[in-house]
Formats: sequence, structure tokens, C-alpha cells
Amino acid sequence: MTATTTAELYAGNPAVARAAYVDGVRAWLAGRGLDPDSPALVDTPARILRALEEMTAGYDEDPAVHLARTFPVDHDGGPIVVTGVPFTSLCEHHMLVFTGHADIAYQPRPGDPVAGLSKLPRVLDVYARRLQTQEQLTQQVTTALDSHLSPAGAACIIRSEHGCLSTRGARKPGSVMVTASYTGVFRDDPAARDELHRLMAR
Ligand SMILES: Nc1nc2c(ncn2[C@@H]2O[C@H](COP(=O)(O)OP(=O)(O)OP(=O)(O)O)[C@@H](O)[C@H]2O)c(=O)[nH]1
Ligand SMILES: [Zn+2]
Repeated sequence: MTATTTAELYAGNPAVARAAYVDGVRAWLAGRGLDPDSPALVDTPARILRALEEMTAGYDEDPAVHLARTFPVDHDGGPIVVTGVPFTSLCEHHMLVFTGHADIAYQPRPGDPVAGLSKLPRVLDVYARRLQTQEQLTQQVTTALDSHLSPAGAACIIRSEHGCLSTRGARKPGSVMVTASYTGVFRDDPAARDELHRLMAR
């Protein structure tokens, strides 16, 4: 007989896993010398759980849904860019917030239909609302644009401040992590990438 892992025990049993989480936070509070039944703390474990579930709701979403509908518009195949899109995510190492802005772009092939403007921030949020590294989040956005729009190229640049770096550990508030992912023309053609950076400058 093989031992049951924690993952096996709780996968498919979200109600049991939630109860165990609340018990665990209560145990930690008590171990820290605090009263988990005090009016101030009695609802805190369930509150943390609700916040975590809200901030990881992206696991229940598929970016394909947002990119399925496209629109025919007159365009000559120039880059389409949305800059300064705010987001909040959770780092997978500490489950602490990292928050910042993304510049997202794709270059449709001439004559191809385009995605609605709001869909780029929506795709970002599907992935941001998961446990993330910034590198992975950046790349997932361009991969989704490539997969569902088949553009000539896609790009995502993210600037964000990580709570795990600013509030604990190395404690460096104000430090900004910058990551970039380029595909197609933006990866292969320096002139196209330079032009993109000019468009993104603000
Ligand atoms: N590359 C990358 N690193 C991240 C990201 N978010 C958090 N980290 C880092 O993940 C690392 C985890 O390192 P560990 O040594 O395992 O954890 P730790 O002891 O808490 O590290 P310190 O933060 O240095 O105190 C830290 O260096 C974090 O800064 C991210 O999105 N990308
Ligand atoms: Zn972290």
C-alpha cells in the first residue's frame, strides 16, 4: 500500500481542503500566542482564504474565451498596442502580492480581423490571477496572443514591484522588476522592436 500524499488527499475535495486551511491558520495564530477566537481574529482565517481564492480565480478561466471573438477592421498590419495596463498577481514563491503595469502588443497580419481592445487586459488578468513568476506571466500573454490570433508578432513588457522583495526579506521598496517577451517580428526584426518601443514610450 502506498502512502497518500497531501495533494492526493485534497485534490477534488475543495471543501475539505478549505476546512484544513482554516484550521491551519487558526493553529498558527494560537502558536503565535494569539487568540483565534477573539472578535478581531475569529473571521480572519476564512477571510484570508476568500482573498486567496479571489486572487487565484484565473485558474478557472481560459484566455481562449476572450480571444475567440475578433472583428474585421480596415488596417494595414501595423502594431496594436495597449500600454500601462495595471495588474495584481501573487508570486508563487511567497504568495505575496506583486503589482505593476503591462504594455501589451501584437501585429495582426494585413487584412486579418483584430481582437477587441479590452481582451488584451482580460488575457493578462487570466494569468495574473494565478500563482506566478513575472517571467512566466509575461511569456504566457504573448503565447496566448500567438495561439489564438496568429499575428505576425506579439510582445509583452511588465514592470512591477514584488511584495516579497519590498516588504520582507531583502526589503527593497521601490525596486522594479522588468521582463519582456517578444515573438515573431518583434523577436526577429530589431527595427520592428525599436518602433514598438517608440510606440510604447509615454
Ligand atoms: N525570478 C523571479 N524571482 C522571484 C519572483 N518572485 C519572487 N522571486 C524570488 O524568489 C526567490 C525565492 O528565493 P528563496 O531563497 O527560495 O526564498 P527566500 O529565502 O524567501 O528568499 P529572499 O526573498 O531572498 O529572502 C527570491 O529571490 C524572490 O525574490 C519572480 O517573479 N521571478
Ligand atoms: Zn515572492
